[in-house]
Amino acid sequence: MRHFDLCVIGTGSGNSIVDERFADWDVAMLDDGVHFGGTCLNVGCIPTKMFVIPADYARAPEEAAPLGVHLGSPRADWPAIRDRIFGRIDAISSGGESYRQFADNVTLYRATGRFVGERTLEVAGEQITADRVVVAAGSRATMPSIPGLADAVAAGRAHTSDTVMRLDRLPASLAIIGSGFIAAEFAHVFAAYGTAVTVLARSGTMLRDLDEDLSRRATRAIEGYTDFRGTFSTQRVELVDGGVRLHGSDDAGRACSVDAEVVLVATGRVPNSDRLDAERGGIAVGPRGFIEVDAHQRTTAENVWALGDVSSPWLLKHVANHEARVVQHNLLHPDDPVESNHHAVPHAVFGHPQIAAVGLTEEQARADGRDITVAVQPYGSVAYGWALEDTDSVCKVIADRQTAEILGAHLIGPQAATLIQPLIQAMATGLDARTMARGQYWIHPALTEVIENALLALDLA
Ligand SMILES: Cc1cc2nc3c(=O)[nH]c(=O)nc-3n(C[C@H](O)[C@H](O)[C@H](O)COP(=O)(O)OP(=O)(O)OC[C@H]3O[C@@H](n4cnc5c(N)ncnc54)[C@H](O)[C@@H]3O)c2cc1C
Ligand SMILES: NC(=O)c1ccc[n+]([C@@H]2O[C@H](COP(=O)([O-])OP(=O)(O)OC[C@H]3O[C@@H](n4cnc5c(N)ncnc54)[C@H](O)[C@@H]3O)[C@@H](O)[C@H]2O)c1
Repeated sequence: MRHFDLCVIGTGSGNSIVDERFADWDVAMLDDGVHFGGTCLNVGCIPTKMFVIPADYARAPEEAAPLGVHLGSPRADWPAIRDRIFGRIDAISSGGESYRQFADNVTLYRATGRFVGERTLEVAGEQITADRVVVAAGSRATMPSIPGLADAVAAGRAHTSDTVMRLDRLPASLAIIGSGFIAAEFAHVFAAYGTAVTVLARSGTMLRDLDEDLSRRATRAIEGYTDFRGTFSTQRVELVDGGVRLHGSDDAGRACSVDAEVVLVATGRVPNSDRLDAERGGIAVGPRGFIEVDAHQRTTAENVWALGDVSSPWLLKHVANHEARVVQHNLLHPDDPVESNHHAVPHAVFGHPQIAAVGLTEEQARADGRDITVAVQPYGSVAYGWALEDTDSVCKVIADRQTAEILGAHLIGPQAATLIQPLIQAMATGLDARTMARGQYWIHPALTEVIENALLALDLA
């Protein structure tokens, strides 16, 4: 039985832990993914955003026309876009893999690891033990048990985000099951490239966990460029000539169906704790499958840490990165451990329009019973928004009326993911709304003036 100083399961955020400070540690690194480097690099944040940028360009004619610029009809060259993106990504992934394969202090196992005891794993037919274990095994896409769906997957007609970006050709039509993050981003990409997209939601809205105001606006926007079915519950998938037929029912129980060349299943992700036999390693797992960790990212098993999607309900890369830095510190400095900071965790949806949010929604703030003040500032109320001829985008800020503490911020519109950063910074550092608004210069006439004006519009005591 081989023994290591450290075993890291998962080469997404887990890979970043092992830097030059671990040069004299004997490290085992395990990953059973098709590509080395985890979700974000290979099938997540990075390729999706590389598909989003060309989609944003493809929308230029519709955005330029109201400004008096008439551009030609865009044509998305799917094979060229796909091959450019994966030409870069696959090279980074295989470069990272070779680096670990040839490192003197790392033994890379490209296989599934399963706990068989405390800090003892079975991998590739071998048992290994380690003084310390880091579980960074991520999450995977769910596949609902809808009759016929597995056949559609086998026939190459149904995909998850893992495979849809490598399609041979751009489908003429795409049905998306789900109305969350992945649905929003891929609806934008495929619709902008020229695919006829149908979005099958069950709850009546897009992105229902957002602040209700933003969720409503996002739904209205997506209705403008997809066939949005608000209450379509898929009950059966049938393979038909040239694609699939989704049989379902609406909220009144009426039968309905949708035909598409390809289906994208975007129904959420589940943590990979079950693929590890975590409990056999003495690691407690919560009811939704997330490994339980304390503020230091320690699991219930001694000298076993967990981070990222396998233990964090946020399912966001910036959270996984933060937790990986915490674990790295705590491995190197066991006598001076640090805690994770999950205050003011933001997220962004890179769809059309872009959305970004941090902190409480208006509904959550009201449910907390706080005395709040809310400002909804249209982009179109500031000079840059006039220049954009923007009529739909807003910045919403929620603050405590008495203390001026910023409790939440929600933006929908161009550059929302970038514009929100000063509000994230204010919440993270405790800068109040009044000081934020008047304690600094705001470049005129930049789009950030919409944030300044939202802060000034708050009805503070
Ligand atoms: C389409 C898509 C778009 C996304 N876009 C964004 C975005 O824009 N911004 C954002 O913040 N987040 C985004 N995310 C979420 C983000 O990708 C994840 O939160 C992040 O990658 C999780 O990192 P991780 O290190 O926890 O896990 P991962 O990167 O998933 O790494 C886990 C690795 O462990 C391996 N593994 C699992 N079990 C075992 C085992 N038993 N043995 C060996 N290996 C195992 C897996 O194969 C995998 O390679 C997106 C996700 C998807 C799917
Ligand atoms: N920009 C980003 O940060 C980004 C982008 C993509 C994904 N992600 C991460 O990946 C995770 C997964 O994304 P996602 O869009 O798959 O999940 P999600 O949780 O955002 O949305 C899942 C959707 O599927 C629906 N659904 C669930 N079960 C269903 C079923 N059986 N039939 C029909 N609909 C069903 C839900 O109602 C919801 O609309 C997200 O939680 C997010 O954290 C982040």
